[in-house]
Amino acid sequence: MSLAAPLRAGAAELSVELSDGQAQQLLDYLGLLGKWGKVYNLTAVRDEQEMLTHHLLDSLAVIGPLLRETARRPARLLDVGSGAGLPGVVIAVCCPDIRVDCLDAVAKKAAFVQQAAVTLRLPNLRGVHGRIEKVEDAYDVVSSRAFASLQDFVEGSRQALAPAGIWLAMKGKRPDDELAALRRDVTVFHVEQLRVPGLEAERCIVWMRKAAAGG
Ligand SMILES: C[S@@+](CC[C@H](N)C(=O)[O-])C[C@H]1O[C@@H](n2cnc3c(N)ncnc32)[C@H](O)[C@@H]1O
Repeated sequence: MSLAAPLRAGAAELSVELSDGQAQQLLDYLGLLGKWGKVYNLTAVRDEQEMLTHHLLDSLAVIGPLLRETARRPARLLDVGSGAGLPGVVIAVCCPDIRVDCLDAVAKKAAFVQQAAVTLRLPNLRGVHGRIEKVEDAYDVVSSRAFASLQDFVEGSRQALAPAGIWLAMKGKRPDDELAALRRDVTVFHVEQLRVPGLEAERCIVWMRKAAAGG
């Protein structure tokens, strides 16, 4: 079955405008995931339809909120523990003004994303091999999905976030325990509920920034 129609329908439901070229890039990315996912053990999800909802549409759900928070201005984003490039690759496809670095501690995963950047012709995407604790660049947005607890995520990536930058943590159900465990040097400014087309599970984004000194 062609995945083009359900992708279009899902994007429309999320109010994400996709050009024909972007829709094709997303489908080609799914193709790469399907082809190399098993060889490199990139993702546990193997069925194409499931990859569409669990990976593509799940990641597409953050595009509108991200464009709102960056006010559609050019930005640099670091996707931490990006694995096969989720959500980083989807962000790079949908937001050409955002330069996306997908970071992973496993070399073959970073290499897969780098190859995807070449194959999909995405000049704003890079696959970077390394550990977050060692990153020295400063990014406007630091994102993660299925990476770590909120406290471990912000603690590990604090030095990689520009002073006025924001953290975007993709989570399932509102993580009340993790929110309560956050230290006071972090401000949660929004817990945003998401609805992912075709996915019954609860999803949310936890938006955070560095707390003002003394806060
Ligand atoms: C569960 S996977 C999630 C992958 C992807 N974000 C997704 O949603 O499918 C977590 C990833 O984090 C990477 N990772 C773990 N610790 C890391 C660290 N300290 N720095 C960078 N990447 C790390 C792992 O190699 C793994 O690929």
